[in-house]
This record gives sequence, structure tokens and C-alpha cells, in this order.
Amino acid sequence: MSLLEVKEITHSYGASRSFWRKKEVKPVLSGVSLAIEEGTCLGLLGSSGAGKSTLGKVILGLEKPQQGQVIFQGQDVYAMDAKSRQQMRRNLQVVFQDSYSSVNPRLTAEKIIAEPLENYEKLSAGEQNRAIASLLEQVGLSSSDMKKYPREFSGGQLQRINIARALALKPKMIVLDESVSSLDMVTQTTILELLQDLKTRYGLSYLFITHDIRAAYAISDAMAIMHKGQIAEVFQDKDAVFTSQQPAVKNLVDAMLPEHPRYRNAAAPTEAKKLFSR
Ligand SMILES: Nc1ncnc2c1ncn2[C@@H]1O[C@H](COP(=O)(O)OP(=O)(O)OP(=O)(O)O)[C@@H](O)[C@H]1O
Repeated sequence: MSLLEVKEITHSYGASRSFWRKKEVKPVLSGVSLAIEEGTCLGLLGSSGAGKSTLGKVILGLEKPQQGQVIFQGQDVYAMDAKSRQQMRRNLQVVFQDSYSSVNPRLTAEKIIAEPLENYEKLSAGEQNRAIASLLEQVGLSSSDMKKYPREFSGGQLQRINIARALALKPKMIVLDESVSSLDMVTQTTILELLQDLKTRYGLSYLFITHDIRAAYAISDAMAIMHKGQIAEVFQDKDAVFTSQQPAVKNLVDAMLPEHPRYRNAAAPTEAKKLFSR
């Protein structure tokens, strides 16, 4: 059984239930299915507006789809009782793109990471303090960072704090929605290395949502390509993405390859792969 199964999800925004308040209906997802195995990363790649973030929200239980099912650890996310939903919230975490707006600027790193622990665990003050110190170390920061405020961190360091918060409840899976996209290339690489390391250490699964083929290639085991609200193709072998003959995939991959003509040559996937490898 897969850790996560998304089955035939169809979703539109603006589907009003009231006759009098009819809104324009915007179809965003159409018959989307995919699966993520335990301990693996699925890269969900697609251009802007393809529906990636909406699918992320549907998976997290935040946007109820009109049709289809999300099955996490064998249970339907939209048909589970309150207790199972609470358990799911522990096991399924998220890290968004904008590290600054994901945190309350008035809270210290300690308080930010403490939030899920206070909501879900009943730890003594000492236990909580040790847990936070350990989480900071796991993400490459130090316990001496506990009392600092968000403005005292760089974007990359703050994203490490967001990752520490997501790790606090020892989840099974993290949805990473453009989590490295607003960082510079060097910082991106170090955060991708951290995510890879945490994945191996804790057997984590990731849904890595991105428009950046380089980042997706670096971290993913399998890749799914999304186009206009549909899954164009899923690649269990991520290398196959470069040689796909499926027009939607080919166009998308070509458009996402770097500008330099040397790397735009679709006949040279090896060159492209070298460029994308860490
Ligand atoms: N809350 C909303 N209400 C109405 N339309 C929305 C809402 N959220 C997203 N959309 C629209 O749904 C479509 C898909 O958006 P979504 O954010 O899921 O795509 P995406 O692939 O993640 O793109 P991006 O990388 O630009 O965020 C877009 O046309 C977007 O404008």
C-alpha cells in the first residue's frame, strides 16, 4: 500500500452552492491520480497555474475536492473522524515557499518551533526545551538561535526553522510547496541537501512541488509532470523525463531547461542531467 494515494481528483474554484450567488467556475484539477511510496520523494513539476499548489492543498485536507479521494496511510482524508484527522495532521506536514510570511515575526525561533509541540504533545518545560534544541541542530542551526527573531535570520536559515517546525511531530510526509524557490542557488543547494539527509535519516516521504526542473531532479526519486490541471505523465525513473516523447512533457521540459543553447538541446539529456545533478 502506498503512503499516499490521490485518486481521480477533480476540483474547481468558485463552485458556489447558492443559486443567487453564482460565481464563475474555474476548473483547476481534472482526474488527477498519483501515489507516493514510503521513504520516497515525488517531484510534482509544472508551469505556473498548472494546479500544483491546489493539489497540495487538496492533499493536506485544506481544499475539499468536488470529486475523487485522497488516501493517506490507508484512510480517506475527507471521510475520517476527528481523531484520525488529528493523527493525520501530525503525520502530514507542509513547508511553503515564503519563509518570512510562514512565521509570526513577533515570535522567537523557540516559540515558532514550540507551536506544534504545544498543540500536540504534553512535554515538560525541560523536555520541550531539549526537543527544540535538538530540532534546531537537526536542521543545521544551533540551540543558541532559540531566542532570535525571524528578522535576525537569512531566508535560508528561516526556511530551516520552518523545516524544524514541520519535523517537530515526527511526520511521515512533508508537502514542500516551492520550498526552495525563493532562495539563491547556493542556499537552494544546501537546503536540498538538508532535505535529502532528513529523508534518509527519518524515512520521510516528500511531495516536492516546483516549477524548477533542476531542483526537482536533484531531490526526487520519481517525477510527475502536471499540465493544465492534469497529470501529463509520471516517471518512476526520473531520467526518463528528458527523453519523453509525450508532447505536453516535451514542451514543458524544453521550456524549463536553462536558456543557454548548450543545455536546450533536447538530444543531449546527459548534458542536462549533469547540470541538474548535485
Ligand atoms: N483560491 C483560489 N480561488 C480562485 N482561483 C484560484 C485560487 N487558487 C488558485 N486559483 C487559480 O487556480 C489555478 C491553479 O493555481 P495553482 O496555484 O494551484 O497553480 P500552480 O501550478 O501552483 O501555479 P503557481 O506555481 O503559479 O502557484 C490558477 O489559475 C489560479 O489563479
